[in-house]
Amino acid sequence: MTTESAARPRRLEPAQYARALSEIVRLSARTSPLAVTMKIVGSIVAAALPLVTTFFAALTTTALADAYAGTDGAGNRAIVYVIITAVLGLFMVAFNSIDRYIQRSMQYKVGAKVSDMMFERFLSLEFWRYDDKDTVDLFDRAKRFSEAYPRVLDRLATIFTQVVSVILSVVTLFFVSWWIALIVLVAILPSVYLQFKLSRAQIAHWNSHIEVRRRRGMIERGMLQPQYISELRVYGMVRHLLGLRRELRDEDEKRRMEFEKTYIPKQLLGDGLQAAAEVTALVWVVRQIVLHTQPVGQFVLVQQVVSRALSSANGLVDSLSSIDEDLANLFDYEAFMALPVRGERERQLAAAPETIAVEDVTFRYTGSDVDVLKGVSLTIHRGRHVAIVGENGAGKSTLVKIIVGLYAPTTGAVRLDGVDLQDLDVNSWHEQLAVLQQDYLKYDFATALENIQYGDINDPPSRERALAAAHDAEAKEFLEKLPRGIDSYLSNWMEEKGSRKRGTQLSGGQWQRLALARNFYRAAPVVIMDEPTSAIDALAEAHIFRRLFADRSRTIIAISHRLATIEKADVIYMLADGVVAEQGTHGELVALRGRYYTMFEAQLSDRDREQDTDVDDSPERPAPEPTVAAGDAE
Ligand SMILES: Nc1ncnc2c1ncn2[C@@H]1O[C@H](COP(=O)(O)OP(=O)(O)OP(=O)(O)O)[C@@H](O)[C@H]1O
Repeated sequence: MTTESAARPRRLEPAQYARALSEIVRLSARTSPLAVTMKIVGSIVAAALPLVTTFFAALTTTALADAYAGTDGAGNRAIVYVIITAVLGLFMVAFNSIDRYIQRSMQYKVGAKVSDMMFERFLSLEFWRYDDKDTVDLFDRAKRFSEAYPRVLDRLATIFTQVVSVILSVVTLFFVSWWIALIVLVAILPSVYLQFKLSRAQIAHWNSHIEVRRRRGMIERGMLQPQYISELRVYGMVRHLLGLRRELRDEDEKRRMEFEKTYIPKQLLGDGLQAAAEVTALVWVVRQIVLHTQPVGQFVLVQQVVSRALSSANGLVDSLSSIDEDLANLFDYEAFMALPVRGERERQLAAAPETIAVEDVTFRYTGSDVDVLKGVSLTIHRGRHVAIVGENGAGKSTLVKIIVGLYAPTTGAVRLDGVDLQDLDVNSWHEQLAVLQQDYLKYDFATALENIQYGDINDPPSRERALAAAHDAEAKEFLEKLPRGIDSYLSNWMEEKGSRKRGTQLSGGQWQRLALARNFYRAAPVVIMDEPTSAIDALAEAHIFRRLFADRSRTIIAISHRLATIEKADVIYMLADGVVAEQGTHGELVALRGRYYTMFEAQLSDRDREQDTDVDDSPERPAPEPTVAAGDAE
C-alpha cells in the first residue's frame, strides 16, 4: 500500500514554495498577529538600520577629513553624526528586546498547537497504519517539521531581512555608481544559485537514507534502556552494537561528504567572483577619492555596503538551505495531517451485546501476501467463557484484535447483535470492553494506585474499587508490602511524593498482576485477555481464574497456553494456521485426541489421560468427529 508521501515529489516548485510560505505566515498570524507584525517591521528595520548607520559613518568620516583639513564647523558636524548613530543603535537594542519577548511567546504557542495536532492525529489513525512503513516514514518527517516549526518563522524573517538588505545595498551602490552595483549583483547570483542546489541535494540525501538513520536510532534507543542493558552485557552485545552504530553513522556521513565534495570547485568559483567584485569596487572608489571626484567618506560607504551586500547574500543562501528543508517537511506534515482517521460512525452500541459473531473472517496484514486468518467463524453469547488456543503464530492475537475492532477483516465481518462492527462507533464498543493484551502497558511514571485506576478514567477514581481489583488480581498482598503501599511509584527513577525515597521496581509477574487489576477495575461486561497470566505463578493463576470464571455476569474471551486458564471455559476454540481446527469443551477436545490433545498432553491430569485411555479401549464407542472448522459451537 502506498501513502501520499511516496507519490509526492520532494522538490518544491516555486508555486509550492509560495503556498508553503503563505501557509506558515497564515498559521502564525492566526495564533499571534502582533508577533507577525513585529516580525515584519523588525525585519525591515534590521535590514535598513545598518545601512543608515553606514551612511552616517561615511558622513562622519568625510566631516572628520574636512575638520582635519581645517574646514569650519566640520568637527561639530562629525559629533552630531556620531550622536545620531548612537541613538539609532539604542533604538535597535530596545526594539530587539521587546521583539525577542513577543517572538518567544509566539514560538511556544504555535509550536505547541502544531505538535498537539500531530500527536492527536497519530493516535487516532486507522490501526493498520501503525504497521505501514510509509506511514511511519511520513510521521518521522512530519515530526521533524513540527519540532522545527517554532524556528521556521524566525528563519522566514531572517530571509526577508536578508533579501531587503541585499536590495537596499545594491540600490545604495547604484546611487554611488551603477556599474559597481551591477558587478556586485553579478558576483552574488551564481553563488546563491550554487548553494541552493547544494541544499536540495542535501534534502534528497537525507530522505534517501532515512532507513539507515532509523536503524541507528533503534540501536541507540535500545542500548539506553536499563531493562535491556543486562542482556546486552551478558551476551557481549554492547561492543557489537556500538560497532554497528558506528558503521551506520560513518556510512551516512561518508555519503554526505562525498556529494558535498562535488560542490567544492563550484563554491570556490562563487567565492572567487565575490572577492573580485569587492576588490574592483574598492579600487574604483580609492581612485575616485584620489581624483577628488568622491568624498573621503565614500570609501567607508562603498566598503561597508559591498561587504554587507555579499554577507547578506551568503547568509540568505544559508537561510534558504535550512528553510528549504523545513518547507519540504511542511508538505510531509500536511500529508500526514491529511491521513484519514477512522471515520466516526453514528451508530452506537448502547449495552453489552448478547452475541458477538465472527463470520467467515479472513485477514491479511498490510504489505503481507499471507492470510493470517482464513474464514474463521464463531459466536460468543453473553456471559459465556471462551478460550482460544493454538500454537504460536496461529492467529489468536490477530483474531482478538479484529474482535476488538482494531483491525477490519479483509473479508467477512464481526457482528455485535447482528450489526457489523464496521458500521458502529467503535468507541461505544470499547466502552463495553476490558482488554488485556500481551504487551500491556506499564505506566512507570505513575503510582500503583493510578496504574489500576487508569482502567477507567471516565468515572471518578475510587480507592476501594482499586483495592478490590488488586485483590481479584492477586496483587493486593505485594502492593501492601511496597514502601508506601498502593501509593508507591513503580520505577526507581521516580521519587516518592514529599520524600527523597525512590520508587520500587516490580517483577514481571507483579507487573502483569497489576495490569490484570487494571482490567478488573474497568468492570466491563466483556473481558478480553491475551495470555493474561503468562508470567504469573500457578497458585495465583488458579485463584484468579477461579474467581473470574465464577462470575457469570461477564463475557470472557481468553487466549492462553496454560491449561489452568482454559479447562474451565465453556467453549475452547483451537486455531491452527488461521482456521478453527477444533472446538468444544475441555473434555470433548481431550476425548477427540486431536491437535488440542497433542498440544496439551504434557499438561493433562491423570484423570484426563484415563478418560483418553477409556476412549481408546472401547471398540464399540466411535471416536468423536472433529467439529467443523468454520462452524458454530454454541
Ligand atoms: N503487525 C503484523 N504485521 C504483519 N504480520 C503480523 C503482524 N502481527 C502478526 N503477524 C503475523 O500474523 C501471524 C499470526 O500472529 P498472531 O500474533 O495473531 O499469532 P498468535 O496465535 O497470537 O501467536 P502467539 O501464540 O505467539 O501469541 C504470525 O505469522 C505473525 O507473523
